[in-house]
Amino acid sequence: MSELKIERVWKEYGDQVVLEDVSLTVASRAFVALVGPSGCGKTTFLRMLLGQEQPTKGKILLDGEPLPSEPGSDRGVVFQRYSVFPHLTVLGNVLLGKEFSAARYKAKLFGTARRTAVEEARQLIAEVGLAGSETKYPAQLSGGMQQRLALAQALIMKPKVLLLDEPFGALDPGIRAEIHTLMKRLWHETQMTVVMVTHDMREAFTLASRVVAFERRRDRPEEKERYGATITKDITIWPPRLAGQPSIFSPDRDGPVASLGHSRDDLAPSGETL
Ligand SMILES: Nc1ncnc2c1ncn2[C@@H]1O[C@H](COP(=O)(O)OP(=O)(O)OP(=O)(O)O)[C@@H](O)[C@H]1O
Repeated sequence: MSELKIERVWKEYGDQVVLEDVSLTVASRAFVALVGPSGCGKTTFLRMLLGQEQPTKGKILLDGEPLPSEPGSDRGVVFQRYSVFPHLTVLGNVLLGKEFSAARYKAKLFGTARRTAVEEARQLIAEVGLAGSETKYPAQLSGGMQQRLALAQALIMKPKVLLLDEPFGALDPGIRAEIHTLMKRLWHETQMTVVMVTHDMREAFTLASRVVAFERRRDRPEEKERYGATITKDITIWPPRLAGQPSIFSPDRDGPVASLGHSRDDLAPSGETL
């Protein structure tokens, strides 16, 4: 389960109202794309889901419980850039979450625990297409490879919710298409709910099961500070896209069919609705 409930959330910075009265229920395993004009508060909204920002008013619940007031391993995040640590190798970056959760201050694993974590990290590195690059540093990777690494780094903690802030925005179109295929596969094969901010409508409609638009209803210059953005459109993709059920008939639309044969221990039972 990984249902998000956003109840009448407002976010203000001083006198500026950024978001007003936002309510949204995101079903477990949905893939929601957030779109809207620049500056309307999409990243602010995502940072509230991450726990980096608190709502001024309203509530955010994850599986019925108030969201912890700081980022935690139940929520993974990938930004457009700088998600990975430049001084760590590919393997070191992917292992980091495990090391921190085992020993918060030393961030080191030993013995069997380390061997198991290394094995898991290597498997994940291979799943995102980076096998052979384990000892490389991020500066030795292309932009697309760095974003694959950032995904692996977030996924090793098996987050309930994956938050993506324009993760593919800086990539060339060809590389973007490849990483879209990977993203669809990961969504089908894991249990996570995904919330992604994007400026690219095509990307939103390619990947998401639901597209939610934020906008200011009143945008006269003198009103800009006093009124925030809210949800103005909420579109469920039709025919519905369901996590764990890539379409056999149009794999390009819903994810690669090959993934059906894939085995991960967290592979979802099919049939959940969004
Ligand atoms: N920490 C902060 N303190 C004060 N104002 C902030 C803070 N963070 C964001 N804002 C303001 O909130 C508004 C919304 O910013 P946000 O980055 O969430 O928009 P966005 O929709 O993600 O924009 P873009 O699409 O350009 O990335 C902006 O006016 C920004 O200046």
